[in-house]
Amino acid sequence: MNDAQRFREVITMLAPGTELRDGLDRVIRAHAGALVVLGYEDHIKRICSDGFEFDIDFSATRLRELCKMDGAVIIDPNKWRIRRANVQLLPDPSIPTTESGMRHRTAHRVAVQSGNPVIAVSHSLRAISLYLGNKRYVLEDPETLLTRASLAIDTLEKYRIRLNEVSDSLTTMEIDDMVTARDVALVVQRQEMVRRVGHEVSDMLIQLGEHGRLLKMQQAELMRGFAVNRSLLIRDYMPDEYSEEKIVNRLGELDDAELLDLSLVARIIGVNGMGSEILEIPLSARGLRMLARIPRLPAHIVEAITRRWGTLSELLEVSTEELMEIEGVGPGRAQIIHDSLEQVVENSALERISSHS
Ligand SMILES: Nc1ncnc2c1ncn2[C@@H]1O[C@H](COP(=O)(O)OP(=O)(O)OP(=O)(O)O)[C@@H](O)[C@H]1O
Repeated sequence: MNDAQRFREVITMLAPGTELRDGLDRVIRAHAGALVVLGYEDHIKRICSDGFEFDIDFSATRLRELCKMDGAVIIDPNKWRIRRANVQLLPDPSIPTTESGMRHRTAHRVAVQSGNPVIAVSHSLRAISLYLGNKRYVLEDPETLLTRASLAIDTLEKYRIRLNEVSDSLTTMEIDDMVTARDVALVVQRQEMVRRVGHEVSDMLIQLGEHGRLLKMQQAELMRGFAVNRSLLIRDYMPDEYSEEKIVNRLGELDDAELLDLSLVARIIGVNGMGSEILEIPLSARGLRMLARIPRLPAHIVEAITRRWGTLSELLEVSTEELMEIEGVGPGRAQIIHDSLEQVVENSALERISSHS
C-alpha cells in the first residue's frame, strides 16, 4: 500500500459519521484534548509507559471519558477495541520535530517512529490533527469541507464540458483524416486536468464521509466512462513500443505549468519532433475509440481489426466482405460494424452542419 492509499484508508476511519470522529468531536465539545494512537503492536507497547490496560469495545463516549485523563489512549483499529489509557508515550526524543507543545511533538515523533497513525486533539486550538509518517493533516470541519467540495465539483463539471468539446472535435478531425498532434495533445491535456480535479474531489469526499453522499453521486456521474475513454485515446495514438502506464505516470508528474505546454504533452504521448512544429505533425488514430462505440464487440476482434487496418481512415473504407475475413466476424457482426462506423461518420457530419447553422 503506498502513502496515498494509506492516507485514504486512515482518513476514511476519521470521516464525519464514524464512531472515532464522533468521539474526537465529543472531546472538543468537552473542551478537552486528546492523544490517540491507532494500533497496539509490540513496537507501540515498547514506547508505552504506565497507564491502564483494558480490552473493551470502542465507543465515542468511552473515548471522551478516557481523554479526560492525562496521557494517551491506545486503540486497536483492527478489532475496534480500546487497549490502554492514561499512557505516557516515550518516543525517541532525537526524532526532529518542529511542533510546539508536548502533545503534538509526541504525536509527531510516535507517528514517525512507529509508522502508526496518531491523532492529536488540541485543547487550546480545538482542532484535530492526524500524523501519518512525517506528515500532518489538520482535519477540516465538515461545513468548510462541504463548501470546498461543492466548488470543486463545479470546476469538475466545467472541465468535463470542455473535455467533451475538444474530444468531439477530435472525432470530426479523425473522420476527415486531418488530425494533428495539437488536436490529440489538447484532449490528453484536458483529460489530465479532469483527472486531477476528480482526484481532489475524491480526497475531499473521503474526508466528508456520509456528509458527502450527494456530491459523491454527482462526481460519479461526471467521471462516468472517463478512465476507459482516456485509455482508448492514449492507445489510439501511442507508438507500439510505448506503454500506456508510463505515459499516464509521466502526465501525472507534470506540474500545472508544464501541463499547459502542449508540445511537452505531445512528446509524452510519443509524437516525435522538436520545437513548436511538433504540434503540426499529422497523426492517425488506430480506431480504438471509434470501435468502442460499437456495442458488445469483443476485445480480441477490436485487436484483430486494428492490426489488419492500421489506421482509422483505412478502417472507415472497409466493406462488410473484408470485415468477414477477420476470425469471429460473421455476416451479422460485419454488417453491425460497418453500419456503426457509417453512423459515426454521418453523426459527425450532422453535428458539423448544426454547429455551423
Ligand atoms: N509523551 C506524552 N505521552 C502522553 N501524553 C502526553 C505526552 N505529552 C503530552 N501529553 C498529553 O498532552 C497534554 C497537553 O500537553 P501540552 O500542553 O504540552 O501539549 P500541547 O501540544 O500544547 O496541547 P494543546 O494544543 O492541547 O494545548 C498533557 O497534559 C498530556 O495529557
